Amino acid sequence: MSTVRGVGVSPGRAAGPVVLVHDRLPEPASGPEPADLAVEAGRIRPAAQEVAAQLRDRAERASGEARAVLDVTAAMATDPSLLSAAERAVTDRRLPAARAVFEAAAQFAETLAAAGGYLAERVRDVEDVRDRLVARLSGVAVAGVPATSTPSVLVSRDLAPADTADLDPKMVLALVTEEGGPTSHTAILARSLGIPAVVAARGALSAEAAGARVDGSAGTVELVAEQLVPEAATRTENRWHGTGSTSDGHAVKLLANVGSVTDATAALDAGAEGSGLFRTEFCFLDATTEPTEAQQREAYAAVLRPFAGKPVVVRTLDAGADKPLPFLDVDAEPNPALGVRGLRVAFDRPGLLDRQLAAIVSAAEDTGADVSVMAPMVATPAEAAWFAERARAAGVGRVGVMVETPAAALCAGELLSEVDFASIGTNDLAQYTCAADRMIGALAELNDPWQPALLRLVAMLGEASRAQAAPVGVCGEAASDPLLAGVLAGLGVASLSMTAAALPSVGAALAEHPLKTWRRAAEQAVSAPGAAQARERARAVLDG
Ligand SMILES: C=C(OP(=O)(O)O)C(=O)O
Ligand SMILES: [Mg+2]
Repeated sequence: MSTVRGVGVSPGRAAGPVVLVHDRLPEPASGPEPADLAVEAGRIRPAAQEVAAQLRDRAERASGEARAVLDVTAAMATDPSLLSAAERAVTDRRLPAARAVFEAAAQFAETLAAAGGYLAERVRDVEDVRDRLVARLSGVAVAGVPATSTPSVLVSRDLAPADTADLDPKMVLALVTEEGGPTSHTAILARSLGIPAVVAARGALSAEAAGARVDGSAGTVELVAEQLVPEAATRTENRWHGTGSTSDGHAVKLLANVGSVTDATAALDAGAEGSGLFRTEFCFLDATTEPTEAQQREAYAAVLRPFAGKPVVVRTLDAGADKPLPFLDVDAEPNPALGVRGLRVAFDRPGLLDRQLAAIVSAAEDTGADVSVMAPMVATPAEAAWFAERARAAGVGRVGVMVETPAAALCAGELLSEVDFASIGTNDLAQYTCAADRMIGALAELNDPWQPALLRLVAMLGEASRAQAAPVGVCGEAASDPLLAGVLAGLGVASLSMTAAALPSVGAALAEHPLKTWRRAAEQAVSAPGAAQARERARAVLDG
């Protein structure tokens, strides 16, 4: 017997026989050169349409988060920039269509990976679309989850979100992946399906076990040589009626994080009350020169338009050496996470910030969305004041800052006296609190948002929010964990913004308990010795 540790992303214990999920088609060959390049390039769009239609068809038969994820994957299959890049690879580089798609997707995935955080975790979605397209263009079947006749524990390197969305919770007792992070679609879907899951469980595949006991709360997987009798976790049904509140009516706005029109549509379809984070840098990841004010106005208006009458928090460009925007010409740095990034980029380029603020104000007027604007990576109250002055001069009505550095959290009161609101970016706040690069899988546990040190900083912000009567929200991926979302509310957070797919399960979980129970769960979590224990203690309070 051996025990593998990973990160528990969907709570519950289950045991049963192991089914290994084998991955990936082999890389398509770069030859032979197609006889007719135009005909070969012309095969790509119809294949993409078929893949998208299949995914949409599955989306229609699914519900809730599974539906939202399948819709996003379907949209990705027909992404115009991906398809044009693949067509160009056929016509310019004389590659067969399957190889061209493979290479175009690799480039797309590289851009997302370089952007880091939530975007980097979308890489698996791109690879899934790539595999489906390559399989169709090569006339072979897509690899995936094998059909099983006994309820089993699935163990895989990583699982495509579209495959996860299709899992039958009656047949899948638990899910274990060697890769993947707590914010991947796979994790989000496992939570929504109520399937206990552990990600980043290195060594789970190579153990070649016949049975496994999985603890999705503690993040452990016990691998054994014998096939175990299936034991399922008890599950709760998701019920959410569209307005975020605890069971005793304490309102917590449930919002979606967006970066594109597709995200905006998915957000509203999933019932978001607005957006707590519009990542504007996503509009310009490929731009080689600074987009003009008019171009920015148009790009922002397209994302804001579906939110007419609803609140949207627009974040100014969050770029730096780890999230490169080619037009910014930021120097390479030895330690990009600690470098010139976020608002710091604007200190030397105030004109860049002013042009963006003007474009955001115009886009808000064009669309009727109720827009607030916040700055990323603020460290001091003086930086907050500098930003607030420029934003107000540009005509922004509500100005905020992100709290992503421990320095900002420690000066929460002073920070909030400069601005109207703050939004906690738990993805970065976690990495800076534990000094653990969020891009490094081996440090996933230190980046677990259940780390009590991180929760203590959130508690300080909750107190400052009450004292200053200025709302504090969370827009990091911590908000998408249904149990943690309630704990954050218990710590005094007024809004939670997350990936759209997580909204139904977060909404349902929040509404299961009154605020005083969430407060007790939060007290227990904050005083725990580690992340796993914080999660267990909070769960124990709720289980009564
Ligand atoms: C929301 C956040 O910003 P990003 O993930 O874009 O860095 C965060 O750091 O939590
Ligand atoms: Mg951040």
